Amino acid sequence: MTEPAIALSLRNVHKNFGPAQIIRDVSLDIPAGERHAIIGPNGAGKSTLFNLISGAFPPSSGSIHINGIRADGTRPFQINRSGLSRSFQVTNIFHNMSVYENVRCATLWALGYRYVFWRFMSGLKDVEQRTEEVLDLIGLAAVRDTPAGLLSYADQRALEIGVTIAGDAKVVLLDEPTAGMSHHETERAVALIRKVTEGRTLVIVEHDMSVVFGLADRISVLVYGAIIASGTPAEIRADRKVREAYLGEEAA
Ligand SMILES: Nc1ncnc2c1ncn2[C@@H]1O[C@H](COP(=O)(O)OP(=O)(O)OP(=O)(O)O)[C@@H](O)[C@H]1O
Repeated sequence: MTEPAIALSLRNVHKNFGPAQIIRDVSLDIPAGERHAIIGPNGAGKSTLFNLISGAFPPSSGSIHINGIRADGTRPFQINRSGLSRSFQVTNIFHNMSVYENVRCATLWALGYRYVFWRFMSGLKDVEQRTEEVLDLIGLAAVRDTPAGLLSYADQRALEIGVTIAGDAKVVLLDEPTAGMSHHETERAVALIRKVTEGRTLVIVEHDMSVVFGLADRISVLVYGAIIASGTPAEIRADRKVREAYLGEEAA
């Protein structure tokens, strides 16, 4: 049997801010199609790791490959073009624009239509089609004309996921997609994430352990900027170092 391709590969990645070592020698291979969660205590460096992968800033040393292409040292939009898209902890949608316009705008950007005046764009069939697909996928077609700012918080997060996957990226990074949600909203969000990442590679940072253990094929545990364990949910649950450092007895 052939090994699955590696969608995301980090080799000996370090990130220092001044004298502070925030990411310490992280190496990680995530196969294509895997759902991978990164967990760890507050301040462990999870968002920093996301920022390195998505090109917000370069690593101090080490290398990052996305779909086999060297990504460190390139700009976020170039990384986006190599097939990686990310969401942010704080919602990143345009509140005054309708749900439809938010998705359409993300689709336009992702399909390469840039700096073209809005009113000239009505005839772009590929954009229309992808926008409709995404609206259906995220279950917001019925509220397409609603300004995004008037949606419930959970629907805003669903819209954000739609905006993230509008360009059909094969590698999707989601930063705390269920933060601030009720139990019911979280269940809905997990079902949505499962659906929209079908056939893609997902890397998710998440604090809710029921989400992590329910969704992830593999989990990496980051503590003080270093990965102390990587494995299946069962392996992570059974790992003594992880229990001591992070999960506590509740996960035992
Ligand atoms: N641009 C920056 N300059 C200096 N220090 C930073 C910068 N970004 C992050 N840090 C520091 O890096 C450390 C890790 O922060 P980071 O936000 O990556 O952690 P986290 O694991 O995502 O935390 P949380 O779970 O609370 O979101 C923190 O001590 C933070 O203060």
